[in-house]
Amino acid sequence: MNDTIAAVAASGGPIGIIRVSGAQAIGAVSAVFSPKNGSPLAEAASQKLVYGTLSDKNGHLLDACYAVVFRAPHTYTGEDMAEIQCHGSTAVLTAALDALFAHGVRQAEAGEFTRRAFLNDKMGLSEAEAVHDLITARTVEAAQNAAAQMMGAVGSSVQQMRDKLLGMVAHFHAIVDFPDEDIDPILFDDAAALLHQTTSQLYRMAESYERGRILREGVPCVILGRPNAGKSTLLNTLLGRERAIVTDIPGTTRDLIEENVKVGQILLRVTDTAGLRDTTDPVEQAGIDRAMAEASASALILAVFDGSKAIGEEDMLVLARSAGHRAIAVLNKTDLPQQLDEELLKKQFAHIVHLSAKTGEGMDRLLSLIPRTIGFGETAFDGALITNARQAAALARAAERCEAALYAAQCGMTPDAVVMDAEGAIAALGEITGETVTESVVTRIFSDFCVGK
Ligand SMILES: Nc1nc2c(c(=O)[nH]1)N(C=O)[C@@H](CNc1ccc(C(=O)N[C@@H](CCC(=O)O)C(=O)O)cc1)CN2
Ligand SMILES: Nc1nc2c(ncn2[C@@H]2O[C@H](COP(=O)(O)OP(=O)(O)OP(=O)(O)O)[C@@H](O)[C@H]2O)c(=O)[nH]1
Ligand SMILES: [Mg+2]
Repeated sequence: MNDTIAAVAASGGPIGIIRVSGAQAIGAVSAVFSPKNGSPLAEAASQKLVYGTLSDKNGHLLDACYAVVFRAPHTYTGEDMAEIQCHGSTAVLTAALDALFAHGVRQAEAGEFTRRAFLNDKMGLSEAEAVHDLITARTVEAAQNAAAQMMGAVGSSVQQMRDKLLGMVAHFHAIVDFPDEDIDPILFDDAAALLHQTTSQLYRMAESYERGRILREGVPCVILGRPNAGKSTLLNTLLGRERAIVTDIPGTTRDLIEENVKVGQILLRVTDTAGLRDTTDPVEQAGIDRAMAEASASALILAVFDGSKAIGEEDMLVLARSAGHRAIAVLNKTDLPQQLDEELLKKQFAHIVHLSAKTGEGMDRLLSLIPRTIGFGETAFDGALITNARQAAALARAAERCEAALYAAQCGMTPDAVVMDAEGAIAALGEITGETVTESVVTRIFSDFCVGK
């Protein structure tokens, strides 16, 4: 735990960063970095960039760059830290790391800096998990939600609920310890009120994960339809560029074409697919098999129909595949004379969008329908949406135990019954803040992080 760790924290750009944490951090970086101003880096002020030269493990010049020291305890990890901010090539960064390794520093493991920050009480577990979300955020909305959680949006409300439950349990313990005294009925009433309010807040938070997951991961969405229906044209129009090949030859698309597109506040992970039909061409069949499998894995199907043609056998494959799935019917080619009998589609689809993928007419309605269809209306990204499966599961468990405690309190059961369930809820909440989490869970959480974080 107290050894000194180092890792590349930024690379691949013009500037690279090596961060170092632990008792030897400042000494090790001082040993490989000579400030131009002549006074040793080890004596520099905390958080102030110092310009100088960086040497490799043989003392040869490697870079002219910055270094900075951060003195404990007011640092990210709570330990002494230092950084080298040098040029970003792998060559420079690797040689600089090697130089540090020659001074008693070892390579950091994935998430080890943030793990230390957690173990040194610099942040709670939900805040640490939000750091990871922020690094991997794919939309600005996801980043904003993660930033708010990194600043304690989840942790502090969970902490508050946990503290109130702890206070309540302490009261009940007092009674359990003095069984001869009469129990004040007000105590049960107060407990019931608290448990009622906490239960509904916990269920609300747990249920927000459904939308939070969409915020973090985006929505897998597949475009299905008969050959030539205009699927690839739709993909291109969604993206605003000619990504997929479009021709008037049925069977143009074979492989899956996956792209991301922002629709409203969400990331749509769209896949264009081979047109569905009976075929003897083994290559085309392989594409159709992939399209079918992709449909199973998607959260939304855009079922594209060619409005200029009557419904045919090939469309039946699309209807069958979309049945029971969250889907929007796209009646395409509205710029051409219409032949398709819409009544057939109305039986199966709650939403039918008239579209010309070619001209873009109707696109606005499709775009506004997509978030609503997947149950993601306008939302604030203030950290209230739970984006983490582990937290959601712990919240749901806490909610159930809290509800059981509420039932016990309302039925006037023995105080022990209330206490037992409330303590279960308290433990579940502690898993979110990190107060009652097992070492193996902590290890798993941080091993998902990148090296250097
Ligand atoms: N160069 C660089 N950029 C970086 C980081 C870094 O480590 N290095 N970060 C790393 O993740 C992020 C910034 N996060 C940080 C969070 C806390 C502290 C910190 O020192 N906290 C002290 C208080 C410092 C003060 O008040 O001035 C503390 O909590 O006690 C530093 C960075 C993003 N940018
Ligand atoms: N008039 C008109 N033509 C369209 C429209 N959308 C697509 N097309 C035309 O329909 C033909 C097929 O379009 P694609 O987008 O390649 O159709 P697809 O569904 O991807 O076809 P496959 O890849 O073969 O399954 C092309 O000639 C397109 O220009 C539309 O809205 N209006
Ligand atoms: Mg196509």
